[in-house]
Amino acid sequence: MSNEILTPREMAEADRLAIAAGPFTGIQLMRNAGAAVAAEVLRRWPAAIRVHVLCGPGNNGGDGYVVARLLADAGVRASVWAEGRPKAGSDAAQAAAECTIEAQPISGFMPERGDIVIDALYGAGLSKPLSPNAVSAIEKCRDARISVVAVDLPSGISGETGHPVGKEAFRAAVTVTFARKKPGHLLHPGRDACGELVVADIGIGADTVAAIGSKCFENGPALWRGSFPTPAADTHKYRRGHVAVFSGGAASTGAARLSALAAARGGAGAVTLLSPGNALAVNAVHLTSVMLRRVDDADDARAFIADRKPSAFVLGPGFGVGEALRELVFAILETAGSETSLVLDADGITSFEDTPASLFITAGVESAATLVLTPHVGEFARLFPGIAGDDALSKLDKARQAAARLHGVVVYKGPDTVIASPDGRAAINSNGTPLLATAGSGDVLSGIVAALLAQGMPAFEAACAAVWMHAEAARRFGPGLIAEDLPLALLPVLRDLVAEHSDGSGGLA
Ligand SMILES: NC(=O)C1=CN([C@@H]2O[C@H](COP(=O)(O)OP(=O)(O)OC[C@H]3O[C@@H](n4cnc5c(N)ncnc54)[C@H](OP(=O)(O)O)[C@@H]3O)[C@@H](O)[C@H]2O)[C@@H](O)CC1
Ligand SMILES: Nc1ncnc2c1ncn2[C@@H]1O[C@H](COP(=O)(O)OP(=O)(O)O)[C@@H](O)[C@H]1O
Ligand SMILES: [K+]
Repeated sequence: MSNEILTPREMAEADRLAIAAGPFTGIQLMRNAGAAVAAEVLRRWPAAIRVHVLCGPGNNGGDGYVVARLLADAGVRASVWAEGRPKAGSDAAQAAAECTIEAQPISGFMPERGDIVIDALYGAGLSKPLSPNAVSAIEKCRDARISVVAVDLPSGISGETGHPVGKEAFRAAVTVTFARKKPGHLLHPGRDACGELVVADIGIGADTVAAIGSKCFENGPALWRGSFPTPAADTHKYRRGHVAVFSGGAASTGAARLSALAAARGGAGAVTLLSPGNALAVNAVHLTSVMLRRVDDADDARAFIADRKPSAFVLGPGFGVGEALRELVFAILETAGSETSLVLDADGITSFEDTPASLFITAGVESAATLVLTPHVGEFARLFPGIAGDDALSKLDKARQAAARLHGVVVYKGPDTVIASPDGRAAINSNGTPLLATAGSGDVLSGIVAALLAQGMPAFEAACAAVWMHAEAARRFGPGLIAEDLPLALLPVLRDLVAEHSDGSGGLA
């Protein structure tokens, strides 16, 4: 697999292992890295006349010296502006020695419109806010609207968290990183700062990366295609999975219906909307293939579970916050059985704001139904205030810690949704689109997750697949999308996934 995400520390370890295993030495890996960046520059700007290379004191700067040398060899007017000098005897010092362009102090750097700038100041080793000279270089690039190519990472951005380490960071048109993506390339605001992201192979093999044992992945079909459900020829509707969605009261039923419809489009064989008596009529008017049953309280829910044995539940969208919801959660977790799953969303999350431990303890019981929580940033902070408020943690770390505490899968939503499992695995989603920022789209997501769970997909994979399909559907539908469109917009996405599953062509990335 090439979808592993490595933290900067893991990447440094991969560098070390690769150098130990050979055939490349450190300076050769650095030359490969610099060559990849230079090739990208020449491919994109074949007529580039003047390129400024900003070189820091570490290996990132080392890559920069290689780029400058190769561009000059290709006939480009390349100049080098250095902040600090590489340590004597280091690979970067050797790269600098091989570059015959005289390095000038970065304070004199003054780009002009049309120039290209290579940012090789700091990458994985960024350890403090950028110096005033580096900040001034950023401002000069911004003022002259320079196209910046970042080496490994835009300087100023943490590869671990995607946050700026100080106040300023470069904004690149293109970032060329090496071997594998880092969290900071996919987590905001790092993702925006990177511009287009290119991952270059510099000779660090898949075996070396595998030896690192990263449990973090970029989300995509490669991660879950092996467990994506397809109906067997002799299946029947209940064997395909039965999803039950709880509706709110008469004035707030739409969210649950959106979720129910998404569960049906997501492949559940049967979907039942569980409605309080006061909303039965309004729900009945709007439902056709989705079944309807009256459920007013936890006793009714237990009777429904005993009677119909649904395989997955959605609780929270439009339901209303409070004790009634909490009682339903306990009824499901305690009586539906460990083969079933509960997707807890929206009000389902907020209802535990004052008593999160009661949810965590109940979810941790071995016989409990599997729990998948789908918070947006506000809901996340309500349930996990300590984790949410720890600015040193990345979104990835936050989701992982929350999943461990919850004993369930956490889908921490947003433009860079992170899916985390209590077993430590995590995925960062990268096909999100702001078109999804429309009321009700989260309700649709919870229905898709439930559909995949009901069809027997393991919880982490189901959550990852649902997040990817949801975003893919929105992208393919395009502008004008509202939540009602999403269930139908899943069709082309599903068609491709199923075709790929049956012919094994691996057509989707
Ligand atoms: N290893 C390999 O084989 C390969 C590695 N590769 C390349 O190596 C890069 C990682 O290199 P790296 O570890 O040397 O870190 P790098 O980002 O250059 O910075 C470290 C230096 O900067 C300094 N410093 C940090 N922040 C600062 C600040 N704000 N202001 C001022 N100074 C600051 C820091 O000082 P210190 O923290 O020690 O005080 C230290 O001196 C990686 O991104 C990739 O491009 C590729 O060539 C492929 C092969
Ligand atoms: N800017 C964005 N880019 C990508 N995805 C987004 C963006 N804003 C929201 N989303 C996605 O849209 C969905 C919104 O869910 P949620 O906030 O629960 O909305 P609602 O409660 O209205 O259904 C989530 O899947 C979230 O990841
Ligand atoms: K950089």
